Amino acid sequence: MKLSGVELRRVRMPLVAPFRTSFGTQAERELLLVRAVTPAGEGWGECVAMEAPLYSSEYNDAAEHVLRNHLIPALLAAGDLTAYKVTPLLAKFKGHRMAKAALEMAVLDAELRAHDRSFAAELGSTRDSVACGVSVGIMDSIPQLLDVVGGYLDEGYVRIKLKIEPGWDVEPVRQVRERFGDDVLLQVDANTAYTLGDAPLLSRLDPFDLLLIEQPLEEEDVLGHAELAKRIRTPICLDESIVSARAAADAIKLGACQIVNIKPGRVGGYLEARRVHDVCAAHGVAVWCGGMIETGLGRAANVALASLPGFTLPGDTSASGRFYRTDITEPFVLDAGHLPVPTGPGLGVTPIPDLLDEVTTEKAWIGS
Ligand SMILES: O=C(O)CCC(=O)N[C@@H](C(=O)O)c1ccccc1
Repeated sequence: MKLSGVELRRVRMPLVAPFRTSFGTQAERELLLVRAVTPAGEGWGECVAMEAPLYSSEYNDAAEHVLRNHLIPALLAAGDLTAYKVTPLLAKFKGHRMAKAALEMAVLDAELRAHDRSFAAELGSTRDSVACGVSVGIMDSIPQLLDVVGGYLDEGYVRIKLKIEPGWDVEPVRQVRERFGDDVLLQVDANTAYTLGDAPLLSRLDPFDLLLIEQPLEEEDVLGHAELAKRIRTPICLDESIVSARAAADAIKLGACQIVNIKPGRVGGYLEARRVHDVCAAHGVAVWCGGMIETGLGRAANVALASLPGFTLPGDTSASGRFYRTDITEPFVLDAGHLPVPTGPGLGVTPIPDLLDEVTTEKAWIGS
């Protein structure tokens, strides 16, 4: 199919509560949406970059600039286009995986809608719903944390992920275990906040039977994670370090991780995300779907991805209401701790025009 043009939208959505991680606190989600227009119809993509390069080197202004000036022009010049051609066509441009992922997602959505085929069918889904975990930020106090965790358990979430950082790690985990018991599926996410020298501290998490500790060390310290894995019992899961299927294969071979968090934006798209899934499955490594506080568009695609067979751990595929009072699509609502896998063509959801316009801060059209 021919790409007629692409609309870029900057969107700002308030969060229901500030979300604090080891790299900062967010009170709203500012993101970039991509609408690919073709003669056969249109498709939507969501860029998961943040407003500032705090999680990764990407950020919204850079993503918009590289899309507008390099990535979209390359696809406009390509003539006949399919989603599977996007990554090869953009390979000459280094990095910018989240920007590339958003563009590929929009082209894939347009293509699948035109063929009346869902993301789930295309990716290889084997389930019609997925078990959902929830990510809990760093709180001002332990009592506040316990209230929030209790609320999510009451809502039915099947797994709790606690953000940790030096000074907020062992004690919050201990108190959650004491209050809610040993049966709650519990894991922690450090977002690179520790060093190998913290191994003795991190080994104090071992008695709490955590599912995993996510990305304790910095993104590029793969060998450090392999060394840490010899010093703590809690399984190590990597997030920021896994930027491709190749990176996953290398990290697994080096013993740097026993579990992988797959985020399509971080690895360059949903097609590469499936390759990461396949590589991990080939090594017997469990995966789960990470979240980047997506709107219902990215959430729909993530739930489809999370329904592949290797996704054996609950992901950060929470309900829309975890972060947003009003989503820009029909909201995803938890049902007995699960979300249904969208079955409609493409993403299976579309933005509700009035709601999207309310949160749009700027628009740009690139194309004929
Ligand atoms: O459930 C969600 O969508 C958020 C899950 C979550 O904690 N995401 C974190 C992370 O470090 O993984 C994050 C959010 C936004 C941006 C970067 C990272």
